Amino acid sequence: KPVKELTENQAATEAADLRPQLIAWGRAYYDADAPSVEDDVYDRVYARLVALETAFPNIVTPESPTQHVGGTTRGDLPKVNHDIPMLSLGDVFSIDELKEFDARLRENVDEADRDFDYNCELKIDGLAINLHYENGKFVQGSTRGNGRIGEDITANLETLPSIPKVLTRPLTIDVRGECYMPKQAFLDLNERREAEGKSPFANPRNAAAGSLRQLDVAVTRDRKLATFMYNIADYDPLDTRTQSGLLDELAELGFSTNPTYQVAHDMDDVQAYIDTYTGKRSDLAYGIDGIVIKANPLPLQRELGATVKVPRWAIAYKFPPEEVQTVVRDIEWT
Ligand SMILES: NC(=O)c1c(N)nc(OC2CCCC2)nc1O[C@@H]1CCC[C@@H]1O
Repeated sequence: KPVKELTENQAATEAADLRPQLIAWGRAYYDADAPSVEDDVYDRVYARLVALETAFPNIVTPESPTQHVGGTTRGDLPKVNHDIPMLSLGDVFSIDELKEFDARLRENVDEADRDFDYNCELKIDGLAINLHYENGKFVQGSTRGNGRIGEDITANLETLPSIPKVLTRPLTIDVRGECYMPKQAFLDLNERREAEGKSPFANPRNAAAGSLRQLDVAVTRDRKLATFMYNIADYDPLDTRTQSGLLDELAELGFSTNPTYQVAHDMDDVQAYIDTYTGKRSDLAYGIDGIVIKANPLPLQRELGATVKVPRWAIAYKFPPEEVQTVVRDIEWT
């Protein structure tokens, strides 16, 4: 039933049913790198809980998954504190919802800044990482974890050719992005695992997570992991003042960035970008599960800030999950 037709009691009851399910699913997703449900099922149930709690704020409980950035860390790897939290993203599942996001966001921006551009980026289906540099030298790498505390995977990340050891400028910065396993590397790995009598990874994201969160660095080294970096914890040390310019500057510093980003002046441009990459999705060498649109001016991002777990200035438009079938279809079953 639509949320607005519910009484607060009905909403509270439905929300109380959804929370334990999401918590159980969330734990499987983050701790075992083996989700027990497809992402889109988790995302839809989570979106329903958010809708119920948004309509009836009194029903929110402290342990509700909406009050915590998903994910806990794994016992054996050392912990790393993220001074500036690593956020996740709000999700929408239709162009209409995307347009609602755009309209609401522009209402919350001062008249003078209201006609800002978006930057459109592919949503890489990998594992979010943080790379810490001191005076331009790579000193620590970590997973997002629950957003505030992640795991130290420095030694693992040092084996990735795409991660610069030394930057082109002696900056002290925290750069964030996605570590992913290319589709072909995923298929080859699963064929090898089946030949060795091991269980295959369900999808490239689980394979990347399982390959990265390793105590044995040699395992990571031969897994052909790659990265696309897309964010910085504090942009003051850089020259650029836009998201699109940030991606250019990260590339100049030596990072691997995804070249498909595009500035959009309005939602028609965003729709065109979504249509283009919905068509190209199965041809890409890496998995994507949607599109991310972000307010392009960095000062506006800072001004809008974030809620407990997601930025107000960005949203993820999620594709329906056809990717998994494509990858499975390509595997030789003979
Ligand atoms: N997966 C991605 O390709 C991606 C992206 N292109 N851009 C962002 O922007 C961040 C910046 C602040 C909050 C979201 N996040 C991404 O993925 C996030 C990381 C953690 C959860 C999402 O997967």
